[in-house]
Amino acid sequence: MSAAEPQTKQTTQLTPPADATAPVRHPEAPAPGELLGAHYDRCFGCGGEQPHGLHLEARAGEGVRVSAEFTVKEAHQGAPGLAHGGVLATALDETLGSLNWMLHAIAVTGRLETDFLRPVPVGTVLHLDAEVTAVHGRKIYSRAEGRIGGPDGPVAVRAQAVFIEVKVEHFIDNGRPEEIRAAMADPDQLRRARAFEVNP
Ligand SMILES: CCCCCCCC/C=C\CCCCCCCC(=O)SCCNC(=O)CCNC(=O)[C@H](O)C(C)(C)COP(=O)(O)OP(=O)(O)OC[C@H]1O[C@@H](n2cnc3c(N)ncnc32)[C@H](O)[C@@H]1OP(=O)(O)O
Repeated sequence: MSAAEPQTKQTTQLTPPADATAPVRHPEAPAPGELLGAHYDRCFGCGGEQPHGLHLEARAGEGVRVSAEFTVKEAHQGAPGLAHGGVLATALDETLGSLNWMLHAIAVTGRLETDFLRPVPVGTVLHLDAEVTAVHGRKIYSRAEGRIGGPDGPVAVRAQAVFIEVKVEHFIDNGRPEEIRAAMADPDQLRRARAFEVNP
């Protein structure tokens, strides 16, 4: 970034403002323990139909929380035998994104800050936990962590994020037309999009 480039106010905005409110679990949110499934079956993070993807599986938690598991595979390496940091950030991003199911809101990542605390070898199961901490207008504040060696093992990665609520038109207006056409022709996809959009 050049010195002349203006700093946007977003660069420091991971802390909720004083008038932010506590998140509210949607009354029709999936029950704790329920598998959330993919929000889009071609998604790089969670899609079962995406051969190159992470195939991350998330489950509803209590309150506005989710848990997820991701197994680091050979295709996810950065250094020999170790997970690529960007892939780990993707796993955190996807887990945080799946909090949408608990709020029945469609939100996209605005800001994601990641700490990498321990190397994560190929073959590791990353145990992820995420929660919404606050809501302010369209801004959804959240945090996540990923543990290795079991759900109670040491924290290897963690993140803080701000997601921004959007309408379904965000995707329809911006996505490549061929994928949008296919998604709109798929009744299951439309049902999932509606389930996210309807607020109490
Ligand atoms: C039937 C067909 C369709 C099917 C649909 C399928 C359903 C899918 C369901 C669920 C999908 C979930 C997918 C999860 C996947 C995992 C998560 C990802 O990886 S998402 C991809 C990466 N993220 C992006 O691509 C965002 C790109 N950015 C944008 O598009 C815009 O910048 C956007 C929408 C984020 C904001 O733009 P604005 O014009 O709408 O809104 P402004 O006015 O700029 O911001 C609103 C508020 O948010 C704050 N804000 C905006 N950006 C921020 C930032 N980076 N950090 C902090 N705050 C930010 C602003 O300061 C403002 O706050 P103040 O209301 O003034 O208090």
